[in-house]
Amino acid sequence: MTATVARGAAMAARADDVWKVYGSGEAQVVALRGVSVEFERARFTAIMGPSGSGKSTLMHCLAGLDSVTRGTIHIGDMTVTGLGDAGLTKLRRDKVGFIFQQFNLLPTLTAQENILLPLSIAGRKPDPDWLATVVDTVGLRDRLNHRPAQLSGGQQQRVACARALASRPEVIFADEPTGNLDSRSGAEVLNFLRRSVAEHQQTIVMVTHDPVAASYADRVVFLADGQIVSELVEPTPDTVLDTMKKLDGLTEAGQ
Ligand SMILES: Nc1ncnc2c1ncn2[C@@H]1O[C@H](COP(=O)(O)OP(=O)(O)OP(=O)(O)O)[C@@H](O)[C@H]1O
Repeated sequence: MTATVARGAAMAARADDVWKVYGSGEAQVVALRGVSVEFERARFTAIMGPSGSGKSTLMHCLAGLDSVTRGTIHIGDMTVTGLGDAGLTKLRRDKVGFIFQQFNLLPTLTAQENILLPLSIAGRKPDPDWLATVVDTVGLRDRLNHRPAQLSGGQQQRVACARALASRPEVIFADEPTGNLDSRSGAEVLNFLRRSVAEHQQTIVMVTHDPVAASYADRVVFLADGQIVSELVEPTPDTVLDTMKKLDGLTEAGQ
């Protein structure tokens, strides 16, 4: 199955017939088997699927963190496939933002310094108006001088969200961003991600195992055994859960 959106819509990211094979001989694992998927600008897409179905591999290939064995990746108007080290560094610096399950903040830096770090590394000056908007949207104004250890998990993840948004990247990739948070902090982070899509036209691609987290997205793409097997638009926790159950049934029947 090929997951597509309306023709002519502006694409923030695209995979065309992407294959990813790890290892060789008996140790060979085919993690992605001809995945074609498009991510429209200013939309929030969740990627779901059983453990080992290829979610992280797909996200890493899209973000230029891992190379593809075959096929093509685009981020905006940039062809990721075939980029050398310098091109990949530029892509990661200018076009993509990341949010990880473990927050990945630098412990010795304040919240503000963490938020500004990718821009400082890129030698770019922050846009003060945009930065103020981001800081206010994530509700961190009174925490900017705190270090990560002085912040709750939810606050640390909001710093990580602000860091990803600060450079206004083409796409933010979020890998289980609520995996380490209680449901209330998780909801805060998800609401914030939603607002960044609705109010600031950010594009977000999020890997999650959680049907409630996925229901914050505009669309859910389901992977099983390295292939896209289903898709939902305007998901609810119930429709996501139903689709997961059906896919579990199919996967078990196929084994
Ligand atoms: N570096 C690697 N070397 C070899 N095999 C790998 C490597 N990374 C992933 N794999 C394999 O590729 C397949 C897909 O892995 P991937 O991590 O993308 O799945 P996932 O859907 O993200 O799983 P999970 O939900 O458990 O995080 C798995 O069979 C995994 O063991």
